[in-house]
Amino acid sequence: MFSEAIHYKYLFIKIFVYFNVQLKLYILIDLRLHEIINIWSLLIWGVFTVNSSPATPTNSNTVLPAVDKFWDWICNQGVILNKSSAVIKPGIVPEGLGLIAQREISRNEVILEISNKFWINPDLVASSEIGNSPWSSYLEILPGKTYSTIFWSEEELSELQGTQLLSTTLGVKEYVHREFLNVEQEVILPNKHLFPSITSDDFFWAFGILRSRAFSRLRGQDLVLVPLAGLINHSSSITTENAAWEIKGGGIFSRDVFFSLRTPVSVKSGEQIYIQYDAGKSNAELALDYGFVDSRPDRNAYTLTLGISDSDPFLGDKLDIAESNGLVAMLPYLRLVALGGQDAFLLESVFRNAVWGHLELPISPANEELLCRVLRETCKTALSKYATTIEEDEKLLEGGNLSPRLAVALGIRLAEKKILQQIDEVIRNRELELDELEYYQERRLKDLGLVGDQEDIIFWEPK
Ligand SMILES: C[S@@+](CC[C@H](N)C(=O)[O-])C[C@H]1O[C@@H](n2cnc3c(N)ncnc32)[C@H](O)[C@@H]1O
Repeated sequence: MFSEAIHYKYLFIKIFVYFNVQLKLYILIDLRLHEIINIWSLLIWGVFTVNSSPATPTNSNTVLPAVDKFWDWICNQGVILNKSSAVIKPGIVPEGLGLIAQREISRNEVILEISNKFWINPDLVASSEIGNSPWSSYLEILPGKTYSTIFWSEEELSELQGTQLLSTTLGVKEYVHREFLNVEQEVILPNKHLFPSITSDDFFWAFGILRSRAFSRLRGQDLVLVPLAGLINHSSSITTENAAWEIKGGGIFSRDVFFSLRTPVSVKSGEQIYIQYDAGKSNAELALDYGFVDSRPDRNAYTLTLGISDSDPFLGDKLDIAESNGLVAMLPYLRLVALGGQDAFLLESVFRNAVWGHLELPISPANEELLCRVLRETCKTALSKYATTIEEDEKLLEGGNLSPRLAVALGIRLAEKKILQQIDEVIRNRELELDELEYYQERRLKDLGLVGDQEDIIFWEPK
């Protein structure tokens, strides 16, 4: 019975992988490759260990005792070695719970170090019993819902009409629901005695908690929840790019590994400590994972997906070239996609090693013109899908008094539209310069020394 329980819990962890393979053929207009989303829904374990769906703490009267209990657990278990000299303490803040400085802390000072004995990771889940857990006081302070767009109502989601965030959110919801149905069929229903009351809502809760609280890419780990450290909130005023946390230890003489968190700026006693969450995440990703957006404009992004048509006679060659060049640069890729007619000779195998280099510069007027037209049409189509205009959104913003979710929706849709408009403008200007650009044939003639000083082509008269 015991080993059976472990087996099924492990299965849960294994089953929840969200892997966006399509990303391979995505070209990002801001040239920032978005992280492939790889989610292990480890925390479904939390649903079992607290033995019921978690309650949503709504006011400080209900939250405070739970936070006090959690803090006692942290100190009694030795998660923090010395309670009286602790640099931080959990507290209630505008973002929910957060970490409060207990004394003045200087920039880059370590505020906590937590041994891997206290991390919640797949190993811990696999080796623990379903039911009561030493971690239950941590699980009890987790909110019953996160602010992620996956928990928005239909009416709230309608504010995201036309946005990429809306399609991502619906895709993720569908994915989580489908996974739940699989797990329900394969694990929950055949083992009702172990999992009497796991619902789709519980599953979504686990997914939302992991997306908003797990640290990823820890050394040798997939996703890990670190009690206490997971209470740190984000601030857009923290601009340092360096990660505020690192893994220490695990050397020859010590098997213990620590999660170490620093404050990126100095903090006065009683103030909240903030970090910057993953600088590589766009605002849409922040909204999906955490339910807020950052005011910094470099968080705004739009992903243009320009694939190679199935009916393209050069599909195989183009895919081959694109894949072997990693797809990081946008213009060479677009020139490749648009390659055809008289330029198709560049796809021949003798050019295979050099073709990417050629694609970095304009190939021919026809190729460059097609590329511009496709990009502008893509922008126009995308812009026509939003329910509101930039001006209408700006007016709403000026009016203020927005609910937090409407503010997120407005921030996302306004930024997406502005990016699309900017791309369209840049390409329109490029279209005006097409006659002045230098193309492949001219470069080739120059390389061969066949162009004179006045840019005139030199012909030899055969003797
Ligand atoms: C890692 S948890 C931090 C602890 C969290 N405040 C709590 O009460 O459990 C991340 C969540 O905190 C909240 N949060 C963090 N930074 C925020 C910010 N700058 N604005 C709004 N909410 C924030 C969001 O709900 C986010 O999903």
